[in-house]
Amino acid sequence: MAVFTPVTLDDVNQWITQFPLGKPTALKGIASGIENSNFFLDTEQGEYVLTIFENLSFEQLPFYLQLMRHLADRQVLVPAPIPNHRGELIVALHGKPAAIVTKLEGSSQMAPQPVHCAEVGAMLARMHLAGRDYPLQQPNLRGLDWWNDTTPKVLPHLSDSNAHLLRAEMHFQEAFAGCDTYKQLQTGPVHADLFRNNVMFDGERLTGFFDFYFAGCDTWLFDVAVTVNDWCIDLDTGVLDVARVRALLDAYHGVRPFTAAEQTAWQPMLRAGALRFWLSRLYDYYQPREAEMLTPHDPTHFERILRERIATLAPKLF
Ligand SMILES: Nc1ncnc2c1ncn2[C@@H]1O[C@H](COP(=O)(O)OP(=O)(O)OP(=O)(O)O)[C@@H](O)[C@H]1O
Ligand SMILES: N[C@@H](CCO)C(=O)O
Repeated sequence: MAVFTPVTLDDVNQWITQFPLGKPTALKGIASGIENSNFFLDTEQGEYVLTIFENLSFEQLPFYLQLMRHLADRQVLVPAPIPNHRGELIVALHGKPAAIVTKLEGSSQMAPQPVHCAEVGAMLARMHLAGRDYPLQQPNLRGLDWWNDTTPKVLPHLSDSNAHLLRAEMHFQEAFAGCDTYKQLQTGPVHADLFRNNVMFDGERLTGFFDFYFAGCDTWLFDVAVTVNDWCIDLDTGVLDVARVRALLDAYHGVRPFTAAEQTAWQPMLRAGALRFWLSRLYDYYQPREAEMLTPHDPTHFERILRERIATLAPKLF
């Protein structure tokens, strides 16, 4: 529920003349989302989304916006960034970087069935393949280095049991990232935050992935693990739902076959995906930022998922 930087229709009236979008007719803050300030923006030309970036810099943003452009040009279903008359995708508004992208139709499918998981798996594989020739490089800014930076900031807030879990898992992930199998994993641009609320459906038809602002260059398998940990679980327990896992993985494998190294790395990678979001939710919970409307997500949700991925073998990749 975040609008960190309020914007009014008057604010954009003049600002938007640099874009080929005609006059703005409506602007409405979007409550959902916790990282940026998002607004539905209607103009004479159509419906768009205006995002003001609260944490990412002008230097970091071209990777994300140009990746969306690159993917949209290769028929991967993502919002298309709108360039201004000077061809710029990122323009200052209220002193912060801002962008306008096309609005995806439909809505998020928060109770997915296997059919939805299959759509996501196939599109995710197509997205990975389409990103192979993307020329810009930027690491996953919420990868292992960020986990190492963040762990000491949240440890003091944890129970003895959770502090032990966090220290032990960080040790495990450091060793995993250094092993030969990990080094054989396929890498490229990944979304890295492909939760149910970052995908649009119209019924059973997937209309697009969005919110690429945690994307980076990382292992494709990390992306699959993050996605499975949100789309294919029982929300109360974190236990994997085999039918949805099979639907997503088989659809992905049918587009881009998984490798033997990925098969070996699958369980540790599911743990990595759970750790990453447990850490970011702990960080947001204990070091909250000012916002007009911000409801941080529950860290316990990913503590449960991490414990479950440690305790229970997941269905194989293929
Ligand atoms: N291109 C788009 N088309 C349609 N709706 C969009 C689009 N981009 C954002 N939205 C709407 O805005 C909401 C917030 O967007 P987004 O998820 O990018 O924000 P965020 O702050 O990065 O949130 P979080 O990282 O917590 O998912 C989405 O849940 C969706 O309802
Ligand atoms: N998708 C993240 C929030 C944005 O990164 C979460 O649910 O913790």
